[in-house]
Amino acid sequence: MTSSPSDRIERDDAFDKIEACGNDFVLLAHEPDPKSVAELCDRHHGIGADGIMVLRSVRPELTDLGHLDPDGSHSFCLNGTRAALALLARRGRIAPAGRVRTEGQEFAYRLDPDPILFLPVRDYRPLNWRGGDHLVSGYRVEVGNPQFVILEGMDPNRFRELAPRIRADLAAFPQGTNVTFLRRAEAGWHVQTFERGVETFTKACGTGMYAAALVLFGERGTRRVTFFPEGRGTVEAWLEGDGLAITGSTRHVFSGTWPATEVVAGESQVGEARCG
Ligand SMILES: N[C@@H](CCC[C@H](N)C(=O)O)C(=O)O
Repeated sequence: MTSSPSDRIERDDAFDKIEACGNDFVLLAHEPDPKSVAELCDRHHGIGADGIMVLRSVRPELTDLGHLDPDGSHSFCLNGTRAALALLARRGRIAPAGRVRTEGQEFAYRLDPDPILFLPVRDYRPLNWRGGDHLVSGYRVEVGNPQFVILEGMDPNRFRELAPRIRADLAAFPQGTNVTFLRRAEAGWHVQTFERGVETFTKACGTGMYAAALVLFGERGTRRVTFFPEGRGTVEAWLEGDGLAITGSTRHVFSGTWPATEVVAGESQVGEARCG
């Protein structure tokens, strides 16, 4: 649970690549230079990720994590938090239960063995978004970042067309918004999110599913839901006590150093990676 010099992410140039249902992150042990964030996230010229997770400190009573979107803004991220905690657990760095703080939010977790996060139940309100001839009925939810959740009743192609416009409508959403669409699946809900800060559809969005679960619990009267995001794996959310619990698939993809420390055939490399 205390820092170990042998841990990969303790090196200044070391990173881990982690993902949760295809929402992927570069995990660093230090705050990145703001100028390097976009490049780190770039899928052609960098490591490639939907965001950066920063391991600020690991103490027995509290794990402190940061998150940056590719545009350099700090925002609250649940998939990155789950994936980072899963890797720290695998390395024996965190207790089986504890608290995590990230970007202004603080809540409890438990390892079972995957991290389960315990979050507050938050209010949502219906909102009709209008753009030109389009009217979209959804729900506005503030979960630590802004969310607009559309519960069925929309053609998926129309969602893909309108989500970027909804995200960019600062008159309706002064901080911008993440836009999530829910469609029935056989054993749960298909979920797709256009993410603020990434400015595209990601394979999954944890805070989008948190907001979606709040809407489903309120509107459909259920207490438990399974989400099937675009990426591989599933996410489960349920009501527990007076809060909401959420857990799901995560993976450590690889470790590496960035920028590369080695020179091969006289040319410096962008990065060096190893799996495991
Ligand atoms: N991928 C995240 C959400 C990250 C924050 C979002 N892009 C925003 O700017 O609000 C998640 O899994 O929660």
